[in-house]
Amino acid sequence: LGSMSSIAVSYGENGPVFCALLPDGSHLVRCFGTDASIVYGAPSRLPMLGLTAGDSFVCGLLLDSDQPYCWGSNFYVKMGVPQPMEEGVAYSKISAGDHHLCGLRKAREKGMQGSFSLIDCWGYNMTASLKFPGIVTSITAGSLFNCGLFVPNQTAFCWGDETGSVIIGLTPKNLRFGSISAGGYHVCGILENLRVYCWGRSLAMQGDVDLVPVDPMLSVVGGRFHACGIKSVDHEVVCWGFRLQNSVPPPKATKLYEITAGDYFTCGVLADPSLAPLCWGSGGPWSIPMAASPGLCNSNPCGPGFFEFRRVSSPEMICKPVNSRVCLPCSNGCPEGAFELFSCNATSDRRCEFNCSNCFSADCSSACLQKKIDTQKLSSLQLPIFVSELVFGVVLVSSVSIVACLYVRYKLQRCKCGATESKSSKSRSCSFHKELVKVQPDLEELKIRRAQMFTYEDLEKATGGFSEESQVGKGSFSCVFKGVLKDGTVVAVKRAIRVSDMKKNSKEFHTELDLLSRLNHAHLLNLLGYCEEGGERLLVYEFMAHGSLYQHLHGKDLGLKERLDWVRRVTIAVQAARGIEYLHGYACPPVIHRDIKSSNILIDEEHNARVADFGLSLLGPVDSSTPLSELPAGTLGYLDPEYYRLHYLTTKSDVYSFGVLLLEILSGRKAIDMQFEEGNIVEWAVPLIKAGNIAAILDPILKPPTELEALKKIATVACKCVRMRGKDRPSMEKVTTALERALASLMGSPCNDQPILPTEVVLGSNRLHKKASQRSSTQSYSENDMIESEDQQIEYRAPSWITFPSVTSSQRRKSSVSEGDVDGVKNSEGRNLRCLEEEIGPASPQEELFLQHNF
Ligand SMILES: Nc1ncnc2c1ncn2[C@@H]1O[C@H](COP(=O)(O)OP(=O)(O)OP(=O)(O)O)[C@@H](O)[C@H]1O
Repeated sequence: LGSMSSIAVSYGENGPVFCALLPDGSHLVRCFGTDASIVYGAPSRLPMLGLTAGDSFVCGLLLDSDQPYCWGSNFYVKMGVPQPMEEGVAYSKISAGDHHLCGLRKAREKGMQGSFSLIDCWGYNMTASLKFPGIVTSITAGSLFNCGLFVPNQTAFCWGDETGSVIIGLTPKNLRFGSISAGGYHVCGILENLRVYCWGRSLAMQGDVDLVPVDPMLSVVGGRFHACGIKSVDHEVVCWGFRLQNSVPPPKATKLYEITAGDYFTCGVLADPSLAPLCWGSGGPWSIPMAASPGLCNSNPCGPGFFEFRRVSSPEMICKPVNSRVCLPCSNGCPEGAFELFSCNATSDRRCEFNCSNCFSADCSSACLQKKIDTQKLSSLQLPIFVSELVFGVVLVSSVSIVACLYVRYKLQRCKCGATESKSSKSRSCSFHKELVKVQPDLEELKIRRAQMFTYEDLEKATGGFSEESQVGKGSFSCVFKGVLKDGTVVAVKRAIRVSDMKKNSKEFHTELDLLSRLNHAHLLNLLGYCEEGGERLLVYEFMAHGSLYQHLHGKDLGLKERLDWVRRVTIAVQAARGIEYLHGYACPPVIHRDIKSSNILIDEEHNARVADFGLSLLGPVDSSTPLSELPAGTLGYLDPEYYRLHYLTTKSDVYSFGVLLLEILSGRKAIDMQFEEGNIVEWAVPLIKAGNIAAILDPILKPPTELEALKKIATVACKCVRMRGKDRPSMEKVTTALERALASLMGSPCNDQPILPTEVVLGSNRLHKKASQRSSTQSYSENDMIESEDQQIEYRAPSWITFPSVTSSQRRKSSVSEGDVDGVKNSEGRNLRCLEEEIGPASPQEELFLQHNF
């Protein structure tokens, strides 16, 4: 609601969110709140000029292109840049109502003639391009309407839905406004004499109603049925209109620079060096750990009555475009009993001070008392501050030196993977083992449950001194060796490469160690043990006799590829899908693998697939204050574009990678293979599959099966997995079911609905055990499904022994359970009654068009 600002708040059924531009010159946006689609969907790398928000969405005006860019989950305002009304237009202002967005075209843009202004709107009942006779300087949006201000006469005009608010009929024709701001069903504006004038319906509502204040105001904003303004005399905030019971009152004796309103709450930026946001009212996010820009960047010099804001505590400029600045309105007058110490000038607001020797008012007494306390505090704190600064300095210098010494010693070690790592190097690493222990997390803390601890010597012996002959593979951060333990167990030993980025290496090692020791599924690679000595980090796994799926599909040995017939390929796909499904749905908390690819699907002695390599897996955000801190990681060609571009990470990112894997299995092509004209497997295969030309994508090395229909179904599933938007992709549960059925039909099962489950693939997961046994029983499908959905609920509710900070894990969980998943759970009862094509329906033509446009 309201006008474009440096801060915006969204509201709606997913909860409130506060978004702000950072005050560091980056123009980047950060959001905090409970609506995961806004918090995680916020573009972390797109600089913006201003923000506006509505019901479950936020939009920003892109700094580089002057186009709006929206994100969130509003049905009518889609994610991305809205479809342009005309090619090449640019916008100077945007404003969002409940379910719509409007943009004021920049003057001198194409299509602007004479003294007309063009405003484009998108969303519920609003999509149109409108022409207004006159120059419009600003726009603001209410629930279902919009208003603007004409120059030079400063009169307001409104358009949109009249029924709810009577805004258009009540708009004052002769009043001149400095600025206006719309709320749910009303508009308030600041007149030339700084008094506020409001019109519309909501402020006349019955209930707890405050009258419009008479104080001169600098700015005003509107909520659903209330309005707030910043008083010109002291920058303090005052609110009026309807208040929900038990809502937090506006802050007292607190100066604010900028305010913005959601439906029943309002937020502002503190007028102190912290620039911290502050919210009041009902339901808002109250604790917002960031600094927010106090206003919009302006390319014109600050006019009379404004001062240029400069951040004293920080050298960074707030505005990136050259010669642009944040202009804030000067305060007006001084409180009673105070005198003007400095008047408002180009770079600072006017300052008032009370004459403490001659106090008459309560304000004066409290201000003078505060001043006295501050002075006393300062002098009494000076000595302890000096002493603690000294101590802190000494401690800091010594700890930095110790860490630097350790780091240099570590760097001096050889960065090598092979066997030639000499004993001396090992003993050297072990010699500072004790020192390292001090700075590394205690392994006990990692709650390792099952994995056995090995000594370096054990593993060195097992692998023949990490000999070249025993090396079976190499990844980005590790080399893998085949080894035989003392008891004869054949193992794979993964030895972390001793790289300079020890921190990253260590993080990946501990992630994998921590995860694998918690997970248990027949199609996940089992961790047997680990070793961490000095700089050495080793993981011990079951040995997978047939290597990776990548080696089979793309290795030099063509015979391997040929032997991987259609049934084997689809069985591997089903098994890998089950492993991932377990990670998403049954591991508690859910795990996002983040690096699903053919080299991470390993094949054991019985040709069963195991999902491996949890080095990049995520359980939840690293810390609640940086929900987007995880930069996209993974492997090119498999990386979910939504995650890559927007850092929006959910279980659907794995679904995307799995879709690429399915295409790889069907076609025998690599995810990215530049020897072909179209090197990207998704770009190449999806149009062919959509055109019904399945034969064109099948691996030419194998004869097409008689049951071509089964492969067609898998290809269709793959297409759905690689959809641009995560929420349009099926969940892994649905993918698994689809693949099971395709496998059944490929194997010539008489009943297509009855999945054939090779016995070895149902080990390891209770749910899968139950599912298989239930399906083989004489129960009807609907009964089975009810039991299955009960199983799911029970497993979801099962207590987890892993505890995470509740806010962050629930946020991550919320973000992971996207619409598709939720639907899947809701509809699970009737699921088998419909065929899969219905279950995973295509995106609507509208959405497809939108996606084509936006990506
Ligand atoms: N348990 C195992 N048994 C047999 N071979 C294995 C095992 N684990 C890994 N390998 C082999 O070692 C290779 C390297 O594995 P690793 O997990 O280190 O890296 P990656 O997944 O291929 O690459 P990256 O680390 O860059 O993602 C695998 O592709 C596989 O061929």
